[in-house]
Formats: sequence, C-alpha cells, structure tokens
Amino acid sequence: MLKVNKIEKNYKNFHLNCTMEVPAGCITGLIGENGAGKSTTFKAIENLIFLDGGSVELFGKPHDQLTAEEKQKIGVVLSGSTFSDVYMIKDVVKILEAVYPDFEKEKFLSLVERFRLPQDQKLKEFSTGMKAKLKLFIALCHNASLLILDEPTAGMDVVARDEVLTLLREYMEEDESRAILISSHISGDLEGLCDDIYMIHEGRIVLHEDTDRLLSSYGLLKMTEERFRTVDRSHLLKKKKESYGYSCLTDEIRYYMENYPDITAEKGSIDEIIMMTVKGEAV
Ligand SMILES: Nc1ncnc2c1ncn2[C@@H]1O[C@H](COP(=O)(O)OP(=O)(O)OP(=O)(O)O)[C@@H](O)[C@H]1O
Repeated sequence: MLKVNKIEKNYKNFHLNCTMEVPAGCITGLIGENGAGKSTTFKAIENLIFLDGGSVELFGKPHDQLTAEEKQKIGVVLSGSTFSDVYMIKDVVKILEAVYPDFEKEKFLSLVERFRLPQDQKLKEFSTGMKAKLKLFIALCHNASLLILDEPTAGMDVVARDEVLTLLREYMEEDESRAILISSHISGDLEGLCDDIYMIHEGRIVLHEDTDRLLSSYGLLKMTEERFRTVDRSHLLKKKKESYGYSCLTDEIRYYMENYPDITAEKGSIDEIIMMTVKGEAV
C-alpha cells in the first residue's frame, strides 16, 4: 500500500536515507529518538518536501500522481498542523464536510463525545492532548484506507494513549485491507499495537523486524571476556564492553540459551534493543 524506496533528504546537519514498506492489513511502526528523522520521513511520504533522491509509491502510484479521490483515502496526522484557535468543534465539522466528500459526521461526533472533547469551547482552550485527539479523529473519519500518523499520542497521558491505541485497533478490525503507519518515540505504544517495527537513527533505518520476533527472539547476553572470545558470533548483532566482559544483542536468544549455559540471557525490552542497536559496537 505504501512503498518508500531509498528516499533522501539533505539538510545542513542531517541526511535522511530511508527505505520502508507498509503492506495492507498491517500496522507498521516507526520508532526513533528526537531528531532521528521520523517527521521528515512522514513529510516526504506526504509529498510536502522536495526529495533529493528516491521515490514514494502510494496505492501502487508515485505519490505526486495521486488523484484527488486517492488522496482522500489517506488519513494524516502530522506534527504541528492544526485548525485556527478560534474555531469550535462545530466549525471544524463544517470545514471537514466541505473538504471530504466521504466525511463521516456521525462517527466524528460520536468520537468527540466518547473522548469527552468540549463542544462549547474554542480550540485555543483545548489541552495539548485534546488537540491531538481531534487531529486523530479527523484522520479516522473520512473512510481512509491508509493512516499516516506522526506521533498521534504526543501530549497524551497514559489513559488517553491507551484509549487511542484501542481506537486504532478498532479501525483495523473494521476493514482488514486498511493499513497504518505510526511513529512514536514511546516504544510501549508501538509494542502492543504494531505488526512490525522500523527503527530510525540519524536518518537511517537501523532495524526492521516483526514485532513478535523482536519480543521473542531478540535479547541481551552477558558473558565474560573469555567466553566472548570463543562464542559463536554468527547471531550477535552488537556488543558493548562491560566490567564483567561483554553484553551483546542477539536476534537468536534461544540458540545461546541452549548452547551456552554459562551465558546470562535476558529478553530485552524494545528500549533496550534500541539502545544496543544505536549505541552498541559492531561485533
Ligand atoms: N526544514 C528544516 N531545515 C533544516 N533542518 C531540518 C528541517 N526539518 C528538519 N530538520 C532536521 O532534520 C532532523 C530530523 O528532524 P525530524 O523532525 O524529522 O525528527 P523526528 O525524528 O521527527 O524528531 P522528534 O521526535 O523530535 O519530532 C533534525 O536534525 C532537524 O533539525
């Protein structure tokens, strides 16, 4: 449904070089620290910035050749974008009715009620989390087949984040041919939601993995220096020197558990896997 093929974007101190794919029926996550290149990737997909190289395909077509109807099939949350502060929900509804032929007004208003957004206040009086929910409801309410969501949970508390993740799961359950690309720097949000996860660091994709495999097969191994010298390194991805020897990231934790009982093996959290992927040394 979405193919990002070796896109490049050069800023003064930043170079993006990214390849990724979002198939129909999948929720794909993009995770990375501040400044890693998530928003730049999303803007590139949305054709909001000029590319220095590569291409983006949406629904099998170059992204700059989509018809108005095809563009309506994409629901977008981008960081920063919002309506005028003086609008109230009823004004937003009027605009959405004019912009989207497929605008689902009843669904939109039921979400506004379900998530308790105030209908008698101007947007400038909305909290950050309320504004973030409003942006997401707009993306969800014009029957899009692909959602491109840049940090949709930014500014939300734990309860609101959980509610929103439930909403996204419901959206996929309604029609399994849909797809979602979602970014976050909070790994917990993506861990329980996404089918696969891309990690971006300094503009490059440093890891792409099925979420189940990431959680079941990746792990951290702790071993003495002596063991490190003799261990089979074919499934070691990164290493880090420690006082006791080495800690290593593996994508085959069971292999080491079965064959090296003297090695301490721990299933890593996604945050630990990211830290080792980014900060660890090549083996
Ligand atoms: N218009 C621009 N001009 C120059 N540099 C830019 C521009 N837009 C982004 N950058 C730089 O590109 C890099 C990536 O920024 P980007 O917003 O894509 O990161 P991000 O992963 O979305 O970060 P965050 O989690 O903080 O939102 C940063 O170093 C940023 O300073």
